[in-house]
Amino acid sequence: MASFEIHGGKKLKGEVIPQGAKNEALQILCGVLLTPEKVTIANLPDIIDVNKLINLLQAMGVKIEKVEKGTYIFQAKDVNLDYLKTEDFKERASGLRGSVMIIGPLLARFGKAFMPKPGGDKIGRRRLDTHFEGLIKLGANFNFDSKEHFYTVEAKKLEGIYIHMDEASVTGTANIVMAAALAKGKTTIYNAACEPYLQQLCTMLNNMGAKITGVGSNLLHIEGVKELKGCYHRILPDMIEIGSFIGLAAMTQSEITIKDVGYEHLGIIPQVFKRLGIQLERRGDDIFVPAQESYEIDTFIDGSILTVSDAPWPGFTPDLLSIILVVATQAKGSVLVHQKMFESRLFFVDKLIDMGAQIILCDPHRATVIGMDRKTNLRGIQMTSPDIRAGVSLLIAALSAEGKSVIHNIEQIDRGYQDIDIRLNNLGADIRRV
Ligand SMILES: CC(=O)N[C@H]1[C@@H](OP(=O)(O)OP(=O)(O)OC[C@H]2O[C@@H](n3ccc(=O)[nH]c3=O)[C@H](O)[C@@H]2O)O[C@H](CO)[C@@H](O)[C@@H]1O
Ligand SMILES: C=C(OP(=O)(O)O)C(=O)O
Repeated sequence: MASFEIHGGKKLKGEVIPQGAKNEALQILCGVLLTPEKVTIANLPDIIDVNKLINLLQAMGVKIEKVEKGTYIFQAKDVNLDYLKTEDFKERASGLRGSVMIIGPLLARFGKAFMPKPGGDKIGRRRLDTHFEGLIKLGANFNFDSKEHFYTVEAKKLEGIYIHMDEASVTGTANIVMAAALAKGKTTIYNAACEPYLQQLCTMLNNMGAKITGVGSNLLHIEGVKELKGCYHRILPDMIEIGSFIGLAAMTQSEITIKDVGYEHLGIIPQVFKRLGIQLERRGDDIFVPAQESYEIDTFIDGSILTVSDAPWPGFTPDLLSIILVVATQAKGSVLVHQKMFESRLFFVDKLIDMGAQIILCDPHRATVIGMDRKTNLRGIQMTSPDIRAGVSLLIAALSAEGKSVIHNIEQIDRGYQDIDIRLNNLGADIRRV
């Protein structure tokens, strides 16, 4: 288990380029299974989760060629279906959450798919019902081996149908869209997730010959086609990393320019950081965050305490709430952070409280942060990163804190943030990997 040793209290300065988006990359990589032709993907981030999925695809028989850093050609001509029953498959597929999206493409193209309990963050219950309910509606037979925690779906053919998803699951929508793209006839998906990465997946599928309309809305129409062909696809900048950099700049009083952010895909994210009082300026496709002495949290119009909560897109992404929470600890004013989707994602606040932050964990979903307006600095401590976004939040806290902090279990951070120590050290941070 590797750790970061951080000497905090340094102001950072400079430009940073966001990596390609982790959660888009995971969808797009699964999509290569839909065609025997070559698919070129650019701007893939070099992070643990993406590399695990690339290795899984390779173990399944997908031919992979690296063109240059971040660009790979994938060809799923000969997929080894027998491999899907092996222990090696179970081990690799359960190593990340994103692998769950191989189910839709495998079912559509080969008539069967298997999945062990997927990995990913331990942030509460993460059910897959929505995925399988959709696939069953398309005509799949479903089996769950509860002893082995192993899911199986099989179908001789899939047929388009109307599906009203019980929740706007991101990976669930991706699975159902990919299966429906090769089903016979028309599928309608209502209450579909519609975040930018799903829009990107639909765009990629359309470039492969799929017929998907309604992209960007929660009502998707998919006219099934017989086969899909190869394409070129470029991954968007990672909006969660961009939000993390905005939070980092504010918290450490740093002047940072985040380059080429793909601003039009950021939705409500800049607005939410602005409500915390953080100044940020759009400069072309860059975001400039000036060094700020202090920032004051807005209230609601009637003067009551602001709430920041998550919601399916176009609402605020749950993956940035931990960052909002940590940044609020040094703001002027108070905010209620309400994590509606996941029930175990706020427990990391204990560590922030140990560092001196003023937070009341009201219940597993809600925490009230009373900003300290820099009257007192956080102090460095030893801590362990419980999940990817908490990990980065703790890193931000440590960079702003007085003295030395040590964060253990940084694999959690590395699974989603490429060379984060090197990139932040280039801006003047003092992070050592030990
Ligand atoms: C690999 C990947 O892409 N992971 C992302 C994906 O996970 P993932 O696709 O697993 O998450 P889902 O969208 O399925 O749902 C996340 C959680 O939110 C709940 N839920 C979801 C929709 C809804 O309308 N109401 C509701 O309460 C679900 O019950 C679940 O507990 O989307 C999540 C929600 O944006 C992100 O946190 C994850 O980073
Ligand atoms: C929860 C996340 O990832 P995963 O779904 O891969 O666990 C995340 O990216 O914040």
